[in-house]
Amino acid sequence: MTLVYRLIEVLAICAVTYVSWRVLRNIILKSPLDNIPGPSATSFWKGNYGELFHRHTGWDLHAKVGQNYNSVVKLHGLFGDKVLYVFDPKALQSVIVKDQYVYEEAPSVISLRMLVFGPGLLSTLGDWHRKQRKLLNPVFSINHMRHMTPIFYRVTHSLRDAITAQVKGGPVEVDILSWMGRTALELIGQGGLGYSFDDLVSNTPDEFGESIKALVPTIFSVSTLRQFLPFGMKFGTPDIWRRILEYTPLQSVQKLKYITDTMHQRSKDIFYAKKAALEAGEDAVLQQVGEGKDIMSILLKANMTASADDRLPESELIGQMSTLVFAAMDTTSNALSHIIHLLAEHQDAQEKVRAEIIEASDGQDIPYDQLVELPYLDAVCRETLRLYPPVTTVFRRSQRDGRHGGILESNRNKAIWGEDALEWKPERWLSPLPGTIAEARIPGVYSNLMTFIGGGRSCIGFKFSQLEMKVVLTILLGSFKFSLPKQEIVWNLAGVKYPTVGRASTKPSMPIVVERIRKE
Ligand code: HEM
Repeated sequence: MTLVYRLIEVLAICAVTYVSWRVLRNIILKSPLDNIPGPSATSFWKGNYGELFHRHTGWDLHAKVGQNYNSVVKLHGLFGDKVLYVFDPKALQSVIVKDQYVYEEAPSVISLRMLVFGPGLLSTLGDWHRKQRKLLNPVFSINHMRHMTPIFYRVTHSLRDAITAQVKGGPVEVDILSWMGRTALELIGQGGLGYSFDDLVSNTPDEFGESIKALVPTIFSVSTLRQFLPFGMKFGTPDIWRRILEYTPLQSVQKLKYITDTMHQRSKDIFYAKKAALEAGEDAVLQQVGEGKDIMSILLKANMTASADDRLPESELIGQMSTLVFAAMDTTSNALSHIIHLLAEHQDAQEKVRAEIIEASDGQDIPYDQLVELPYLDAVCRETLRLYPPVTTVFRRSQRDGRHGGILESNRNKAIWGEDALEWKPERWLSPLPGTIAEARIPGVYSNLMTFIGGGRSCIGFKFSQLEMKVVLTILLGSFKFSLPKQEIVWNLAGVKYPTVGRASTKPSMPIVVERIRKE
């Protein structure tokens, strides 16, 4: 124990020295960002970050930056750091596509992800990351998504049955956020890993699922310590660091260790069961939850047939598992919740999309190719992802200065999208878009939007999430009518934005009045 206390003492001294050096450096040295306009700092220590990362005021700062400045703006970071906030298409093109290897994720972020997820896509950089993407990109192809559609429908039918049981006595408030969260977890479970986390009937929590859900708040509680990770990981082996962690008398560190161990162990169990089934042959594969059509089964097969140069070691395949579940869960469930919230607010749009779905479905599940082409459903999804992207900013770092890629302000830029850019108007997608959009050459992978960013680190799962949203919406809108509750729903800014009832509450939740419209 004395050794651990000494170590904590050394770390504290390092922290004070590091902060002092950073403040002095920022006062003495000139920065190329000095002459770029931007809002003044509201705190010496926190710069604009107190406001930018606040769940309520953050929206105002984004709007201020979007409306009062050009699309390259200087912000003040921690301890006098200068940070560039960009939403200019050319600057975004440079940061996330052309010079993406100059502007990488911060070392503290990458080191923590490596500890938590292992060597998956979110934790690797440069050539290592590029090699993983080369094998993984084809796994998310349209063809694979098409074969996965029945899995999505099966899970969503269970969701419909569960909500039906809740509303069979008449219209009631249902926490849609909670149901979207459970559904997103189960869909990435079955579609991504070929594993069932939640049958959407019983309320028995799954250890793996619970660990993933607890991850973000637990990481938040070790924010200060994680600044030292890149430094610490340069010295000593992972085994030594593990021993140190075991004896660290901090509850948050122990919780993070438990979560990480659980995710890793469960990922390994699922992986080896999958590998054994593949080796045993087709019958054994068909017995598995995803029947061999899930992302990990396809990835395993692709890896077996890849050339020796392209093949990934098992540790990197296992590292993708909790990475995928983590990246897929809150993003898609929050996007879906926001769509339902907007449709409850705009009853005319809800009726229009329902009429389109009922006509196409004819009482059956709509096949993939027809589903992705439904124009109004598609317009509703696109417009919500444009105006209300679940992730509002991405952060990149060059040698000295940070860069925030402003997803939100690029999607809402009036110079590109027109004077009505701040309005939710699905109809804009039904006629040709203004020429300014094509001229701007926005470097996003999806529909001139930055919602899934672009370049080599763009969202690999965006087609998966599109399919998920459309399947869930068709089944739910075909069976239920959604209306606003009496209480106000407020969207809070965070790594992934989330709704609460009113401004004071911090508990993520979104009650919506649900009424059954069709007997199944
Ligand atoms: C509406 C839903 C989603 C949104 C808005 C979204 C958005 C994003 C964004 C903005 C990034 C870049 C993050 C950064 O570089 O800092 C990203 C990366 C990623 N997303 Fe998504 N995502 C969504 C759904 C999904 C789904 C369903 C999956 C998996 C099936 C997924 C898997 C990933 C992965 C693995 C990465 C890291 C890619 C890399 O670094 O190579 N996402 N996503």
